[in-house]
Amino acid sequence: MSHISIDNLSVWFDINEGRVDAVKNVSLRVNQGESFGLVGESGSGKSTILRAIVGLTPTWSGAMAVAGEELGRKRNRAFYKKVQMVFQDPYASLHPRQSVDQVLGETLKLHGAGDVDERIEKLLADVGLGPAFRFRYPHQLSGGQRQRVAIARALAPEPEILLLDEPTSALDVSVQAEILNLLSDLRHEHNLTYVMVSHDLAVVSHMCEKIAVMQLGEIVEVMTVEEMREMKPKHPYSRHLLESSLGYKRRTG
Ligand SMILES: Nc1ncnc2c1ncn2[C@@H]1O[C@H](COP(=O)(O)OP(=O)(O)OP(=O)(O)O)[C@@H](O)[C@H]1O
Repeated sequence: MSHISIDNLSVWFDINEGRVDAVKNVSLRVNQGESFGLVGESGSGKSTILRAIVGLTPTWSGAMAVAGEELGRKRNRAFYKKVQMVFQDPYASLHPRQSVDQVLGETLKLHGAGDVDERIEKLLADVGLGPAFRFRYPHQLSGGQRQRVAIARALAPEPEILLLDEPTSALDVSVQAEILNLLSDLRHEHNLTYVMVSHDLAVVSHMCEKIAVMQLGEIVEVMTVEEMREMKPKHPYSRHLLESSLGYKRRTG
C-alpha cells in the first residue's frame, strides 16, 4: 500500500481576474520510506500539491489518501501527528517572539507528549543543535539554525511523513548541503517518507529516489533518480530541465 496516494487531483483558485488552475489532474504514489521529488519551473504547481495534502487549499477535486486513510475537507490533529511540513523560509515560519523552548514545547504539548524537557533536548540533538540553543529567539539564530529549529518542530509529533517545500532555497549556499545531509540522515534514522519540492535538480537527485517533473500544473513524467542521472528522461520538457540544470548545450547539428 502506498504511503501517499493522489488520484486526479486538481486545485484551482478563484481570484478577481478569473480562475487559476494551479494543479491539473495529477496522480502520484509515494511508498513508505521513499523520498519523492517534485521539480519544475516556478508556478508549475509543486507547492500547491503539498498545500493540498495538508489542507491549505480550499478548492480541489480528486482523491488523496495518507497511510490508507482518505483525506476529506478538514485535517484533524491525528493527521498532523502523521504529516508535517517544512517551509521554504525559516525566517517567516518561526514566530519572532517565541523562544526555541516555546516553539518546541508548545508543539509537543499540543500533541500530548509527556517528558517535555527531555524531548526538547532530544529534538535539538536530533537536528544538531546543542542544549544552549533552547532559550534563544529566532533573531539570535542563523538561517541554517532556524531551519534546524523548524525541522525539530516538524519532528516533534513523531510524524511518518515530512513535506519539504524548498527547505534550503532561502539559505546560504554554504549551509544548504548541511541541511540536506541532516534531512537525509533524519529520514533514515526515523524511517520517514519525504515529498520534496525543489527547482534544483541537483538537490532532488541527491535527496530523492523518484522524481516527478511538473509543467503548467501537470506531471509530465515520473522517473527514478537513476533514469535522471543516466539522462534518460522521455518527455522533452524533462530533458530540457535536465540539460539546462547541467548548464549543458545540446548540439543542434
Ligand atoms: N493562493 C493563491 N491564489 C491564487 N493563485 C495562486 C495561489 N497560490 C498559488 N497560485 C498560483 O498557482 C500556480 C502554482 O503555484 P505554486 O506555488 O504551486 O507553484 P510552484 O511550482 O511551487 O512555484 P515556485 O517554484 O515558484 O514556488 C501559480 O500560477 C500561482 O500563481
